Amino acid sequence: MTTTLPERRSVRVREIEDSTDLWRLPPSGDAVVSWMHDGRGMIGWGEAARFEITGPGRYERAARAWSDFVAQLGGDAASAVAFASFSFDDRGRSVLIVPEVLVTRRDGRSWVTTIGAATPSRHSPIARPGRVRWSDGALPRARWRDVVAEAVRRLRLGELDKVVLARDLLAETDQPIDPRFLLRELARRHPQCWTFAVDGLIGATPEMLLRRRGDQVTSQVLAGSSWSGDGRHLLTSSSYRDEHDFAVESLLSAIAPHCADVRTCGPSVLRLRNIAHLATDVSATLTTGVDLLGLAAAAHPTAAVGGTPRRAAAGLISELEDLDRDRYAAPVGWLDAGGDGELGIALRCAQLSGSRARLFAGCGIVAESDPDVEVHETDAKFAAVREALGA
Ligand SMILES: C=C(O[C@H]1C=CC=C(C(=O)O)[C@@H]1O)C(=O)O
Repeated sequence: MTTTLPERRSVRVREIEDSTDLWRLPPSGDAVVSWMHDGRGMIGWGEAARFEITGPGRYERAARAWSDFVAQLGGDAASAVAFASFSFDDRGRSVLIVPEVLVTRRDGRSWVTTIGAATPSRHSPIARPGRVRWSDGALPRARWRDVVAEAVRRLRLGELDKVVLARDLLAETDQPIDPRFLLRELARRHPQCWTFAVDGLIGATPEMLLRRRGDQVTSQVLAGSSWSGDGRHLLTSSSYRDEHDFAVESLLSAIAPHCADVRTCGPSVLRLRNIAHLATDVSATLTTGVDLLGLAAAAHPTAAVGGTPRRAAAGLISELEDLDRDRYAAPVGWLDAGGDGELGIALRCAQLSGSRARLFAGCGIVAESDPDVEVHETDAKFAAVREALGA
């Protein structure tokens, strides 16, 4: 694990004039972190602390790093927040960032929290990326269709019930991509989603994996999608309902040992700009002392991004997908000093690197799936970042 801690750790909080265009506040696109939903949430910059974790036990090790940091802050810790982005599996790098400056906007009021020295830096205007050139990622579109067809064949043999397969798409722009530009465009187009940024992974996810407030846990499971029409047919399709139910079941069985009074409501249809999903709301009361990251360790990957049974799906993904998922499809969000926080699933996102972006999109596949339909579904999911980048 690599760790960077600040020299001085005094924490200051002050109310500032409320601004609806928070994206203008970071002085540059460097080290921007974000978690915004319908104009509310947090955006930060600078790094008061950074923790990078690779290998097994990433949630437990991240929880330890965060609680050690909180202990160092002492009484000041109450307003500190860590932004977290986990790797899909043990092989990748997970990141926790405590921003030096954090702007929180809630109920039409804004506050700025500063940790450490927070040296002021010159403000650069938000730059547009210019023309975008697109190219294939790990697999060309047609080849990925064949991979889905092979997965369908294996599902029909009864090897497993559901698998989620993903593909990537590469963008190259004239100018370096300013994360503030992409975040602003995503937030404008997708107010129902959580617009996130952690260490260059930027997206607008519709899926809340786990939210913890005291002993209350909530989640909204999404699985089963339609890119055309209003999505109402999803409710009456047995294969979409199955695809959805596997995802709900996987979340419920993961949280069950830690919770009582588990309630579900759904499925209903969640209509987004480019796509509609089946959605089930879950709420529960925690009965064990498990923290948010402990719950995430149990829940990830749900069958919204992995499959059923989980182990067989992981095997088929690594056999067929030919993709390094990195931090795509893994928990992303924030934690506070008291153990509360929100973790979404990093979907509808791209990893930025200078003037390049790598976009990710995946689909749940069941025995009845049609590979051509699944390919179109990934196109609809790419559209979130694609349209924002080309704005
Ligand atoms: C894996 C993705 O979406 C998941 C979440 C919602 C609906 C999904 C589906 O219908 O396949 C996926 O399970 C993605 O957006 O890359």
